[in-house]
Amino acid sequence: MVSPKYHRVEFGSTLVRALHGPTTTDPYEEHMTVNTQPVADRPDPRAFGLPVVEQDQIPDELRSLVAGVRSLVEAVADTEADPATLAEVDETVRALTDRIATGPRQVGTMVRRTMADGTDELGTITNIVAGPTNPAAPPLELERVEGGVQGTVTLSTTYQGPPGLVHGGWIAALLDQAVGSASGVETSPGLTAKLEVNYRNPTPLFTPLEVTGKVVRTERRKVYVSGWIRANGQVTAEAEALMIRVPMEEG
Ligand SMILES: CCCCCCCCCC(=O)SCCNC(=O)CCNC(=O)[C@H](O)C(C)(C)COP(=O)(O)OP(=O)(O)OC[C@H]1O[C@@H](n2cnc3c(N)ncnc32)[C@H](O)[C@@H]1OP(=O)(O)O
Repeated sequence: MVSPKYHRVEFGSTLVRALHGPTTTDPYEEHMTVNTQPVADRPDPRAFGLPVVEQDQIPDELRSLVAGVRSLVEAVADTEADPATLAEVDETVRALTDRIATGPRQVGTMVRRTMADGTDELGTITNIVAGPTNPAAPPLELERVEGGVQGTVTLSTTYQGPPGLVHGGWIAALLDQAVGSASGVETSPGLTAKLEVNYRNPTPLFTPLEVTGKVVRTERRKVYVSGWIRANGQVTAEAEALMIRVPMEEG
């Protein structure tokens, strides 16, 4: 059985089993350890009730729609159109919403993404930072680098906090994703227990942001990870995170 505490997590043991699968071995040795077991070799989350969509099963039409809606959101956020035009567009958008509202996907639906180096990563398909079907996600696509992951993203005014700058909460969200993904690919999936963000310089909108997460050390289920956001080569924010790997079944 998994730790009873994990029943606080939505889907409780189902999520744990989906991420890790049943096992009779304890991977959390008393020494520093890295789990290099590829995601592809892990049990299929479908066996535990969580659907898995392969990234290439997402129709091009849906990817295009997601990008279009993202543009729509940006246009709405910044529009100064006249009220008559706004009313007309509002009506059209509502009609379109009714047309595609086929009922929600199952909460917890996963997508399996293959990084450029061949590393497979499972994440929720609507993940707010990286989910490929979520128009509210920037999205941030991370690739494997030595010790972790890295990706580049450019944010528009829908991520604005102070004038011309990225909202601090979103900076934390980008870093959380990077440290979580780094921990997931370098060890095994877990949850963020602690995330300390140091905002060193303003993070600009409309500028490519390099987002990095790297595992520093692993101690039993604890994974210590560092993260950085850089704009024009300058660190704008850095993070120190503690990820707790989801416990395996004990048998
Ligand atoms: C996979 C694909 C990539 C996806 C990337 C996604 C990135 C996004 C990541 C997130 O946003 S996660 C969502 C935000 N985080 C949460 O919702 C977590 C909420 N907290 C919890 O569910 C639990 O508190 C937690 C899982 C973090 C820990 O609970 P456990 O019951 O599993 O831990 P336990 O009490 O058994 O402690 C295990 C070890 O961790 C340590 N620990 C646990 N929580 C800690 C904490 N908060 N601070 C410091 N140490 C902590 C604890 O002391 C102990 O250390 P030792 O091994 O040395 O004894």
